[in-house]
Amino acid sequence: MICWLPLKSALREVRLISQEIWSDVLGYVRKNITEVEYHTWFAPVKNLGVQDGSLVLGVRNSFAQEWFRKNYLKLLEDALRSLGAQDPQVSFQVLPAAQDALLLPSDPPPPPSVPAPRAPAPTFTENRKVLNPKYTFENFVVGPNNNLAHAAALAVAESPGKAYNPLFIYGDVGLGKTHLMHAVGHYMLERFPGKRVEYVSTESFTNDLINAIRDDKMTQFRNRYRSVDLLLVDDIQFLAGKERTQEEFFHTFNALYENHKQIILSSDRPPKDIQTLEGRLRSRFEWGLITDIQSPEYETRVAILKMNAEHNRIDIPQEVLELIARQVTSNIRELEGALMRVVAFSSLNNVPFSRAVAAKALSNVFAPQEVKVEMMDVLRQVAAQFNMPPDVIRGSGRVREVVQARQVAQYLIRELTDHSLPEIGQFFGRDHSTVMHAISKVSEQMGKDSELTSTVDLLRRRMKGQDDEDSDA
Ligand SMILES: Nc1ncnc2c1ncn2[C@@H]1O[C@H](COP(=O)(O)OP(=O)(O)OP(=O)(O)O)[C@@H](O)[C@H]1O
Repeated sequence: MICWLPLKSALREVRLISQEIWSDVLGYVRKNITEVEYHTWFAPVKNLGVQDGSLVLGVRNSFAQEWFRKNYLKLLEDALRSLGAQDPQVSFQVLPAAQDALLLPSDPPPPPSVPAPRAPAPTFTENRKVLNPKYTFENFVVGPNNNLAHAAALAVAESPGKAYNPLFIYGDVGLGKTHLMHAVGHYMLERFPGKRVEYVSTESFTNDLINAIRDDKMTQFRNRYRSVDLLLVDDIQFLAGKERTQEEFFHTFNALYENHKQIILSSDRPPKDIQTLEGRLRSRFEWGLITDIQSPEYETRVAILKMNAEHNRIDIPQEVLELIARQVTSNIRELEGALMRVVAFSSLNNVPFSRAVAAKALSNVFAPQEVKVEMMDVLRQVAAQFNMPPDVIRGSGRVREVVQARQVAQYLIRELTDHSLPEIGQFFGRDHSTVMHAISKVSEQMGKDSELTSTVDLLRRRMKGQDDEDSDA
């Protein structure tokens, strides 16, 4: 019988396992089965996210569900293990849209010889226009690394065709160039819904041109690109060496410019460094404003992670975000990927967020980092374990459970950090003799109370990132 998990709640957690993790799982799977098997079985699978530590995959029908359980469960578990899941769990769910699929559980498997057809190459009528809804000004964190580009984009959005034309934004990969371009597009469409905004990568522009020449549709091509109010062209450095595309782009540029239509270009380098770019194009690119985006500094990285976590409704402690921000320094796309990796890791292993968990989740991808335990880490973990808010533990309450949690926290802080007794005392608003008393009290109780001993052990392992040995986690 098919077990229908509440799809809505599964979908709510979709964000918890990023596409990046799912792509890694697929990458692993692909290396271990034939291409035909891969296309037949894995290409149609939907990643529904993580629920209660289990990766939920949507399959087309009950037959596929059975087939996966029998044939691919172990492979998927191995894939997750290779990504750091200690006790990987995978479940399969039949997608409602395929509920009435014709295959019955007793049907033979579909012939494995036909790989899924590749999607046809997009034509110039359908391959863009879609702005990423996430790439708005509201979702853009402004820092010293990007404030000029941001201000210029905002000025252009407010007075298109007038402020700076063209606006040329350059910077390394994954630093927000595309985001800013789309933000201008959204802004303009919100204020003037009738305006035409086109976003296109240079590669798509080139392909459109090739298709238009091949299909004898140059007039449509020109009408399309020359009738827009805002043209956003990404990765313009790829014009280098493409003479015919440069020629066509030159005319597109002129037509728009003369009609006071706004053009925004992005590139990984300034116009002067784009080799084999015709002089007349280069000089046009320099007519407006050239602005760059640099790698974000630490505070901006933390702010970006915080915003991302809030958007995805992930409740993750600040110190974990700080650890990620220290680990990933140059590229915001990677920074976002790292956050999702940590979220997926803790959800797959069913362990609460901590700096140690985050360091472990990232250790496969980034150089491992020595995690220094902080007092706040210990307090949070103790609070989670004793099921009470950190502030209560630090407060003045004298209820027995609270006092015990407080003493355990002080005991572990003394053991796992370099802080002195007065410093620990200060953290708890008490003096050093209280901390000394707490430490000897916990040591003494541990001799008699095995439950307390195993709780302290468990917390100690978590702090040190050794929770894989922890069977109760
Ligand atoms: N300042 C920022 N605030 C919030 N998110 C940002 C910021 N800058 C970049 N991002 C996010 O980082 C990711 C990468 O950004 P984007 O795709 O715009 O980079 P890019 O510079 O265009 O990279 P590429 O050169 O590879 O195309 C996106 O998810 C984007 O939303």
